[in-house]
Amino acid sequence: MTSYKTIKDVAVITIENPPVNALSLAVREGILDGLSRASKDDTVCAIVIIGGGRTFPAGADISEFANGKAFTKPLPQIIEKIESTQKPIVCAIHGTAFGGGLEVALGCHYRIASTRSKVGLPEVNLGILPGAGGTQRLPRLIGVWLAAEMICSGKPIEAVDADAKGILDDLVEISSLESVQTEYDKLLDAAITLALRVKNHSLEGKRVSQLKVEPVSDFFYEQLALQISKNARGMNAPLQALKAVKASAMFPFKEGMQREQQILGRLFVSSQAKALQHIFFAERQTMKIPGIDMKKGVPIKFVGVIGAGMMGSGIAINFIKKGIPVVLIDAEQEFLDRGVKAIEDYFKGRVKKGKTTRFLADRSLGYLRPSLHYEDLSNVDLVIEAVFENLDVKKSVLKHLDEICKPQTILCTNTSTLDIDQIASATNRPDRVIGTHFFSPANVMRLMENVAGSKTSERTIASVMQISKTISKIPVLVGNCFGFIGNRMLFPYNNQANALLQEGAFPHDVDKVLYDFGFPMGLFQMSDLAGNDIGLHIRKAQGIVDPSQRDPNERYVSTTADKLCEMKRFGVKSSKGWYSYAKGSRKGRPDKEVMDLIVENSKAEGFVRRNISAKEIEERCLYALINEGFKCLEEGMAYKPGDIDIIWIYGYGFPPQKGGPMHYADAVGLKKIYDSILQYGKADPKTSAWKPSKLLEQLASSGKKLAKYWTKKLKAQSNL
Ligand SMILES: CC/C=C/CC(=O)SCCNC(=O)CCNC(=O)[C@H](O)C(C)(C)COP(=O)(O)OP(=O)(O)OC[C@H]1O[C@@H](n2cnc3c(N)ncnc32)[C@H](O)[C@@H]1OP(=O)(O)O
Repeated sequence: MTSYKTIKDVAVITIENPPVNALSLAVREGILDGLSRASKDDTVCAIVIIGGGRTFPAGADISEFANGKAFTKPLPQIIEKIESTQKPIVCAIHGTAFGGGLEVALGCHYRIASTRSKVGLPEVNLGILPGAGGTQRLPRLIGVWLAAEMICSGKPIEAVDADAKGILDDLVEISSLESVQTEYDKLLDAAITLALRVKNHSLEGKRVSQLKVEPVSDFFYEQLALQISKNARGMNAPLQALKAVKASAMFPFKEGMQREQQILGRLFVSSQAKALQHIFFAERQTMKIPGIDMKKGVPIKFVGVIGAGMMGSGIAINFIKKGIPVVLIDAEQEFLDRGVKAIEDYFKGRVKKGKTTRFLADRSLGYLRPSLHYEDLSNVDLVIEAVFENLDVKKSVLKHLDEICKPQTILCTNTSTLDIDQIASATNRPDRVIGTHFFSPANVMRLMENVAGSKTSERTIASVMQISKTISKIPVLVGNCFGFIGNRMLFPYNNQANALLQEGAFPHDVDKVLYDFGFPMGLFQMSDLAGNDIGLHIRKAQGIVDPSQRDPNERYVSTTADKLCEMKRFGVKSSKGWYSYAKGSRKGRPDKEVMDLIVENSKAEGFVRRNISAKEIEERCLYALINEGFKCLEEGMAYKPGDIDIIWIYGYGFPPQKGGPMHYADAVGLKKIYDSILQYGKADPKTSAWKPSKLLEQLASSGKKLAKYWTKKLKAQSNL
């Protein structure tokens, strides 16, 4: 896990724990061993610590948090040992020196870094704080103000910025074209040169823990706390981290460390830390699908997009940003021009905000090839249609593509509800047809539901999952059912919200509960933002808007929603929806006209309105959602509970500190949820959402947790 060598009387400790050199117990032991050898060897005049492969350690080993290994030879002790060593220690950073990695660097006497590297303390994203002295050393090195900002936001910074802030002693210039090996060689060279230069220098002033912290006024802490409460609403760790930073300015180092450790101890066992660490791993597990070998994917170098509307142009942006040429097709010159302009405006905006340079923006735009002719798609490797959400329209587009594109081209359909098998049946290559459900705005939202039809091949799945990663999306493979996973689960959740209106609640009552739970906005606000006509369109496609076509045994909850559309209350875009909006504003106000309509409809539909508690609103919306998630798992439409959690966090704003609906279900207790579902079902037998999932029933009665049960199940499957 570490190697030791001497170069020109400098001991070099190289951390070798690929892929990210996480500071596991074996690495910590290796560092201790290296320090001891170097200290005892009289020929060694200085020490360099460097990461092998692509990076300096990207942090403590997160997998050791759950099994308790993190507490054996804990990192703070190792860093104390590094700092107190009598020979100068130079730390050489490349890649990502995150968390414990940066804390190790702060324990060293000198720090140099490749200009390509990044440093950061992202622990708050895992529900904890930099618990190896980071909250005490960083303020001593760069001041409370800058340190608090880095620690409480968890955002990494570029090496150049870190140098300007005073974290680094020097930068090693590495161009973007140089290989990782060249970067490593140059960095090591520079570190050894620096080590030899300072070998006889006093370490006075080089031990960060001995530096003084300039105190700042309480006003600063109050302002930052306010900002954190707004930007990281509902998250405990950032505010707790701020307390630890404050301690650095109030107490001597040793006492500050004690405060840091006390706060860390509390955060470490918190439900938020468990939830956020679950998400960290779940996000990385989405590419691991039983039976799919991701190496079988074919490279995608040339892409086509059909439809230059908001969705199509957003999709195209993802590819051209990564240097992948895109032919963007629309039937009408006017629509095509509008799409191209939207793309140009997007890049202009990025330049204006300083997020990219004019040069890079122009380079990306150079990859865009607008066209009115399908024939220009003859050579693309993959094409995504983003036309109107209608089965016949999509089938005819795919049929046409099948005739024009080369036989190997993968045909993707960007649908949010339609049947992939039916769309694929319009082609002679159903094995090369797949759903790619982008979320709107497609250039912003990171989630992609990739939908496998019954004939979609392993190669197609692997290719699409990989290209999704290349364009920086979080791809989740899902099965082919109505609404796939995200929208399928949204229906019962949304149904409950509407049912609550019938029974006595108003939109702002439901929305407040969901906002307080941690969603960025409630369901009715979301519907107003997306456009209430979308829901109507889906209900029409389901054939349930016309009362004569409805199943008499299923409760219909959307009468008010339908009427809103009749009244042209489509939402924010028409300044009126569930709420009313001042021109240009997205902040809705409760509207008497809507409230009267809701009361009137309740009466007409035979409901006696009553006061509904926040607890009931929360349970009914969330338990209906969770029950559907269990059904997706038992039907094999979702491959892992974590996949569902990722979809809901990245696609629908489920609060990450609650870990996603399936993690949350385990935290609440499956028996409690199951029993509540039975009760709500008894009171409302005409709502099929209250029919409990068999899997939920089985786990609730056996007292098992979903996460454990599923991990075991997957292990058993992979051993078959
Ligand atoms: C005493 C307590 C103090 C704790 C302080 C800490 O250090 S907490 C940890 C702080 N560090 C982080 O939060 C960094 C987490 N990692 C990342 O942000 C990213 O992994 C990366 C370093 C930017 C690299 O991103 P990239 O996209 O290139 O790779 P992946 O994210 O896919 O990761 C590759 C595999 O490595 C695993 N992994 C990454 N970081 C850690 C880690 N700190 N501990 C354990 N494992 C880690 C990741 O799970 C991937 O594994 P796979 O098995 O390949 O899925």
